[in-house]
Amino acid sequence: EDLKGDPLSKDQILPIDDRINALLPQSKTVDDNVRQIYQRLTKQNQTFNVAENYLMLIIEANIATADGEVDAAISLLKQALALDEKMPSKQVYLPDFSQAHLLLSAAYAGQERFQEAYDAKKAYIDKHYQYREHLYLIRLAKLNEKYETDLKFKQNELLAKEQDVKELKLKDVRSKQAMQQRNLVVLTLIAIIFLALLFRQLRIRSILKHLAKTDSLTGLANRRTLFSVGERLFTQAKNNQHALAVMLLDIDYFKLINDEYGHDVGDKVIMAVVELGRETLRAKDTFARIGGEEFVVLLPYTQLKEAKAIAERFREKVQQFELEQVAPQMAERNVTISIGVAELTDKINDFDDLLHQADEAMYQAKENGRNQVCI
Ligand SMILES: Nc1nc2c(ncn2[C@@H]2O[C@H](COP(=O)(O)OP(=O)(O)OP(=O)(O)O)[C@@H](O)[C@H]2O)c(=O)[nH]1
Repeated sequence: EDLKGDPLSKDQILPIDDRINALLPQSKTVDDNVRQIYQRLTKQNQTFNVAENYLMLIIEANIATADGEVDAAISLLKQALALDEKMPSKQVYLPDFSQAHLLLSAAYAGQERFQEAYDAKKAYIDKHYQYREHLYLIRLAKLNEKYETDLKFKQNELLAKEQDVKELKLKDVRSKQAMQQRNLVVLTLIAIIFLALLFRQLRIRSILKHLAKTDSLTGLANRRTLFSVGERLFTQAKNNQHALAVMLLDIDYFKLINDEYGHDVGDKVIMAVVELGRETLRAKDTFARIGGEEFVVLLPYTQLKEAKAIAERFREKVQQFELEQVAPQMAERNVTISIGVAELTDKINDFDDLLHQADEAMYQAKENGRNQVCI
């Protein structure tokens, strides 16, 4: 079997007829059956190949030996061995064929031709040794082939595994990148939301701050802001010997407007007066609402004379204002204001004092018939 698939030789093993293969071992003990089969097979001699003829000669030698014709047997075995040259080289090593030497050796030994028996045995051993060596090489070659195949298979498996590992690593890197991007998006969103909330909070705080400082109807500074700004300006003016004037003004007969036209119209009149004040006053002045229709103006770096002139302009503007713009039903009416003006002097000790002075002047204006400026 090993020789059939011999990768070391290109020679083909010659096929052997099954009947010859079966008869060869039987011919060791010759009986009638062996003889009959042998006789039948000799009739087909022409069709046998060299290997089949080889074995037929061995079988015939066995029959001759059984018949006591040792010389004939020796001659037949020599004929068989002479066919070695025509045989595929590896096939002659096969035990079926090499046994011709053993049989020959036994025949010589029977005739006490020991040297020839020895030579024949030696030839057998040499052939058998070559046969074993050849088999060994064949098995080695097959093992090598199997090893190479296994190695290739394992290498392929390894490559496939490496590819898998690479793909897994790539997947891992991709999923990490995706996760990082997701985290970045989430963090950015959180930061945006946080900043939006912060800005909203800051805006609300600034609105609340503004509301806390201002009057809701007119948007002017409220009483609290007036006092805080007023006290600061007062201290600065006092310390630095700057001029500081204060105006306190009140809308005349405002109750009548409210009673006659309603509170809403009254509010509109208040806003109209405030607007006229804004037009008249300077950027550095602080205009505040301290009561329903009562206002205070702080005029820094302003002497009494200049303050009175400004108050006068304000009063005139209010007097000339056409109330029709506020409410059509007031077309025939007009509104006036009374203003008291005071300035910081050595006798005045605090902001309350200064305000009180302006209040007294305003009271004087009311007393004098309203729609006028008093100092
Ligand atoms: N429409 C409106 N009226 C207010 C507001 N605050 C106070 N008032 C009203 O303003 C009026 C003030 O009237 P008084 O203080 O008696 O004085 P007056 O009628 O203006 O008369 P004189 O000041 O003496 O000229 C009252 O009727 C208050 O109800 C407000 O915010 N809006």
